[in-house]
Amino acid sequence: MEFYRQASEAVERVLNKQTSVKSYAHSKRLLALVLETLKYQDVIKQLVGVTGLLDKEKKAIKIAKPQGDPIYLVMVLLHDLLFSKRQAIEAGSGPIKDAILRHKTRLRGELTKLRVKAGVTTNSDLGRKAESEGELIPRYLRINTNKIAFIDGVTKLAQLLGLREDKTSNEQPLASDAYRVVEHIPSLIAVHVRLSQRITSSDMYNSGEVILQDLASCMPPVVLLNELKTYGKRLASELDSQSHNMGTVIDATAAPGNKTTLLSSLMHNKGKLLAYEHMPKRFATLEKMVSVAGCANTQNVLGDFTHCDPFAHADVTHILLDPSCTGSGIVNRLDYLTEQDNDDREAHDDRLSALAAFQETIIGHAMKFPNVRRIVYSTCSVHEEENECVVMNSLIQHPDFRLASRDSCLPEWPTRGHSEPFGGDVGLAQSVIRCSPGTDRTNGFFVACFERVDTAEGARVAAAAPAKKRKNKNKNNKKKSKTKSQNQSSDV
Ligand SMILES: C[S@@+](CC[C@H](N)C(=O)[O-])C[C@H]1O[C@@H](n2cnc3c(N)ncnc32)[C@H](O)[C@@H]1O
Repeated sequence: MEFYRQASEAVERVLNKQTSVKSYAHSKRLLALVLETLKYQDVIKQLVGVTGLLDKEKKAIKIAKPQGDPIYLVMVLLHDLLFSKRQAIEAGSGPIKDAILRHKTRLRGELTKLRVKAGVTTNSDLGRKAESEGELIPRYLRINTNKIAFIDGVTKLAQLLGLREDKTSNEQPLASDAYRVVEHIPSLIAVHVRLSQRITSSDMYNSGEVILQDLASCMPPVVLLNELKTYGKRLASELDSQSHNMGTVIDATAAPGNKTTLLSSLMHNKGKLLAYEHMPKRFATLEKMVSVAGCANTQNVLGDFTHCDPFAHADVTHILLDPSCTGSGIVNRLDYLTEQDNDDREAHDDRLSALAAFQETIIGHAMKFPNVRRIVYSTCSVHEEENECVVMNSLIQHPDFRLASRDSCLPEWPTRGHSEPFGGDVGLAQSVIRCSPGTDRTNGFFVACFERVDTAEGARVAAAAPAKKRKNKNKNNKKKSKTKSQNQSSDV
């Protein structure tokens, strides 16, 4: 039982954010049990609740005297009884093991009921991933208007999968026979995550008519091309880039190409879109995606965006920057648990600093383009260091740019930035977008939009900047002194 005691202690400490899985699970076997228990924690807790196990076995638990909260020992034991390959608690005895075995039949019966209710056939489908994705975060898919008109695409998909339209708001759970048109983002619909496989094996997916793309990931292109709003009930054909005096658009960090292909379709496949990617393998993926999505207005460039000469691109007016980041906003990644490791705190801070320094560098480079009017910066990170702090430092270093106001950055989106890194300036915080997996039914994400200010205003900001600059100086210098570590980053 000692093994289970160690595992339960690790689960308890990880869930209470006192440690990371990595630092506590000393062996591979222990690590596997802890991670698997965490994965199934929601189902296990449901089973404990529905069987009333803790109440019914109070006496046995008292005798066992577990060190921490007994629920954690019960959780790891239940994991092995119900979800391990052998579906058995390992050798050894103890009052809690005996107590659980007394409820074995009922537990298995309730587990079957949960599987039926969730419409899945195996226990592994009931893991935390399926639970949180299916019930909290739907699968978002974009009708690619480069290939098919939105209405035609939705009708075709609905027929293909036998879906009805659900007109309730995005906060409501979505049934597996329904789709919902997503507010805020043009051509985006949400379906139940269980439909993913049917979608990815369909002709519509393989031909590029539908693209799987998270809600948050669609935001940067929409904000960048705010002038070309196509959302609401307006038809895409009413608008075109010429009437907005729009020049070349750059996607500076493009692979695998989700945002590039959305930019292309928001531009109605017209004008000029340059997509940079510096990693050859990822560039190949980008090329494939752009080709399948039918982006006729897109030119892919294999190379480092920060090495291109801004003055050779006087036609560029809009730049999208979605650089490498920690990826801490991506849900369903068990490795987020390892980020709470106190022993690793220094490495974590170094990594954050290095990424933030690179993020500021790439923003600074984009700001050198002589005619750029709008620059959107985004990350799939929830860390202020990669988000508001990077934006604030960039504003201080480049007073000829300011944050575009909330009016042009998805104003209806409710979750906005943190004001503290902006020195308490609520206006600045309101200008930027945050997405929170818990409340917004999408991955953790951040979007900010810079716009060029006129020279006179830029000069005024520059004069006011030094005080703020001093405040951020230490942090800034620390970042600059670190080496870049993009290989430790998330490029999704
Ligand atoms: C977060 S991912 C971009 C995801 C992409 N925007 C999408 O939505 O599909 C960042 C990408 O930028 C690339 N990258 C990082 N630094 C770069 C640079 N200096 N120049 C060009 N590409 C870069 C990475 O290799 C990676 O493929």
